[in-house]
Amino acid sequence: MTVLRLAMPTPLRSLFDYLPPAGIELAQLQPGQRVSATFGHRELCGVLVEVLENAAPSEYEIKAAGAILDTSPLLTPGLQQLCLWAADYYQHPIGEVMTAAFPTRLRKGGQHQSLAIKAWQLTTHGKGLAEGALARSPRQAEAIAALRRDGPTSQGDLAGAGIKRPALKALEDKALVETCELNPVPREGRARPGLTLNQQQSQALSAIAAAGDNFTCHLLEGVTGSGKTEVYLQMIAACLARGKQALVLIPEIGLTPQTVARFEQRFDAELAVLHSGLGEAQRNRAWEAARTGIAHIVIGTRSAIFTPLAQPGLIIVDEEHDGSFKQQDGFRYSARDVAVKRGQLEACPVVLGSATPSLESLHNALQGRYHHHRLTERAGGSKLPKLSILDVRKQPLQAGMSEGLLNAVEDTLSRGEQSLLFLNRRGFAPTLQCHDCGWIADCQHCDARLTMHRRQRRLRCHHCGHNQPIPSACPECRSEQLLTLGVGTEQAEGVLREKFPMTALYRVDSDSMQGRDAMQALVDQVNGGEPCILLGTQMLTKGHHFPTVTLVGVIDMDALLFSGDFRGEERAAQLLTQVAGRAGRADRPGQVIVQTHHPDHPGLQGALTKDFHNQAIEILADRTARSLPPAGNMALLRSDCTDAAQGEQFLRDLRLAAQAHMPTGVTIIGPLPAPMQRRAGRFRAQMLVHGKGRREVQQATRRLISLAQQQKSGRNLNWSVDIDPQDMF
Ligand SMILES: Nc1ncnc2c1ncn2[C@@H]1O[C@H](COP(=O)(O)OP(=O)(O)OP(=O)(O)O)[C@@H](O)[C@H]1O
Ligand SMILES: [Zn+2]
Repeated sequence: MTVLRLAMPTPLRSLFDYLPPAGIELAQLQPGQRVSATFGHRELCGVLVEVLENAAPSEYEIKAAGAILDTSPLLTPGLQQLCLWAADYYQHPIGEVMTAAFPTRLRKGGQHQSLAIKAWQLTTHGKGLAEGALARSPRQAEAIAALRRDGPTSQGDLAGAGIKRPALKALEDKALVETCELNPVPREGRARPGLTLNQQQSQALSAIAAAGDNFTCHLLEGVTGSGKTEVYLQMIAACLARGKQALVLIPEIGLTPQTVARFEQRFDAELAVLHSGLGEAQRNRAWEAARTGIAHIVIGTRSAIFTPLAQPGLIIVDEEHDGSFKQQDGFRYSARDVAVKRGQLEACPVVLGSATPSLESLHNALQGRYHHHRLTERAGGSKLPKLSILDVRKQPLQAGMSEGLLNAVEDTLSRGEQSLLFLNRRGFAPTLQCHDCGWIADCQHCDARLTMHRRQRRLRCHHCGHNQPIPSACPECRSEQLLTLGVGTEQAEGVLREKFPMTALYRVDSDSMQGRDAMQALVDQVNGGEPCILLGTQMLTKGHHFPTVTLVGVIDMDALLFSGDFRGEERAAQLLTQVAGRAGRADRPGQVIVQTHHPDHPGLQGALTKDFHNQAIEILADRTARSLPPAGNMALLRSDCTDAAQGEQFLRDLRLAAQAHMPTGVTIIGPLPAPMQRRAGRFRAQMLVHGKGRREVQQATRRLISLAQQQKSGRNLNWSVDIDPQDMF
């Protein structure tokens, strides 16, 4: 008998067998089609993974599927394989992985809409119409003549030629014309001329071009402003010339409107842009354009890595070190790592680019697994900025800023230039405390303090979203002596406005940058070139090109220096390099001032004496010595539930049950409470699987998952698996 093996959108880690729907022939079935089927008591939309033609009869009753929803598969074979791989590698339920590859509407079983446009054509009767038959209706005669001349024509084109709907409607009533659909014809994508590349850029370009239509993986490590984007643009031009599509992943589209604009300017081609801000119809259209090959270039954030492509020819991951490429909940995948696998499965080159590559990618490049191309100088002749440390110990500070820093801002402004001040904390102050009794405003749902937002007059939890009014007196002792501790962007903004009342000041954080076009408006204003001050969080560090910024100030470096995570040092070096890299990108030289209470901190001294590459090599040596990623491998099992003890007990039971079957070389650490144990009212615990070899860690994790599925203590709690975890929180 014939059995359909379906991936169903359920949290169960298996495929499910169904009989073909009644009346369906074998020839109509193809993997990648969506199929509706009853699951439990619900009708779900699954994806056909395999057709088993001569399956042995099962001892269980197999139900028939409801309907085949697509006449041909919507997922390309390459993408189906990619999903299967990802479900296996990340040990995540296959149904959830497969359905993640579709836009929401299709995921829910909605009808597939093609890009075909509504058009009109002559009916047989219309074709046979005698000349002069419509002499008394000149508009209708004109419409007939146009359709006779041009064949089926879109409604838009007809309207453009002055042929209006009423004439067409009248002809339709006479059965002389009828509506039809026109599929868009892929046009040729072209690049406009680019810049003349320097030697390092052209070496990188030709090495990647030499790969042609084969899988190779390249790390393009180029200092900030070295012209990596120019290399991408020219690689894409070559890809389009081969008649192939390029997929470009970038961290956050809303934050870097300039990137998309640069692509639009360079190419005379169809661009499909995919990001979370799109409406459903726009998303469907972009997805469909990518899938059918109408779009030459697909630009998107993390989830765009699962967009089907008709003719994949190149995959680029820009700012490949960026944390946003890792999905932190549900299906926890790394879009960067999935991109490399996709290149392998679909035989196309993959380019990972960054000024501050992740140690994972650097390790692969140094081991010879990736081709390594370095751009060590800024393009266009500007120099990398000079870094200096400002020791703020014993110095008076205003909203965290020393006199030295404020003077430097003033000097910069008086030269007609712009300053960028980086403070990675939004709100007014991260802590509110009672001066008389020591009470601290904590979140009632999390192990976290509430951040004071003065303008909104609220205390907010940045972890669960809880918020409440700012109390006028201490809830414990009724004292009115409430003090804020620490500084956020809102507070620094106040001081800067007072100091520089005549200067434009832009605060850039997730509170101030609401709405889709906020960042674009900011970029336009800043690039007007007037002297100004930019003050903001991480949002300001990502890939922006502000040519008139010459001073970068890091207000609180100490917040970056001390981190409990083993990746803390790497992240601090990346962030500092990226923010510093915003200075002096055009003809005027840049300087970077880093405020700290710990001027001798090795991480900071490293940044002064070495470039990111050499710092990274040192950090890598340390990781290797400790068998930490990328030299070792990790998986994290997490539990969360409303009872603190229950989660830990579940993990402990699991560990006990698994102990005897662990592959050699794998250690289990924990269970331990998560660094933030209580979040949004739930208690979180975790257990780390650590080992040198990837295969052993995978195997151990697989074992733990299968035990977890049987474990009684796991029934009333949530547990999840994170392969290659990025954050230990
Ligand atoms: N070959 C070249 N000749 C002249 N100017 C160039 C060349 N390549 C790039 N540039 C210019 O140098 C500037 C920085 O380039 P680009 O933004 O591509 O750098 P990047 O490496 O992507 O930067 P970052 O990683 O800091 O975001 C841009 O203004 C770009 O137009
Ligand atoms: Zn909270």
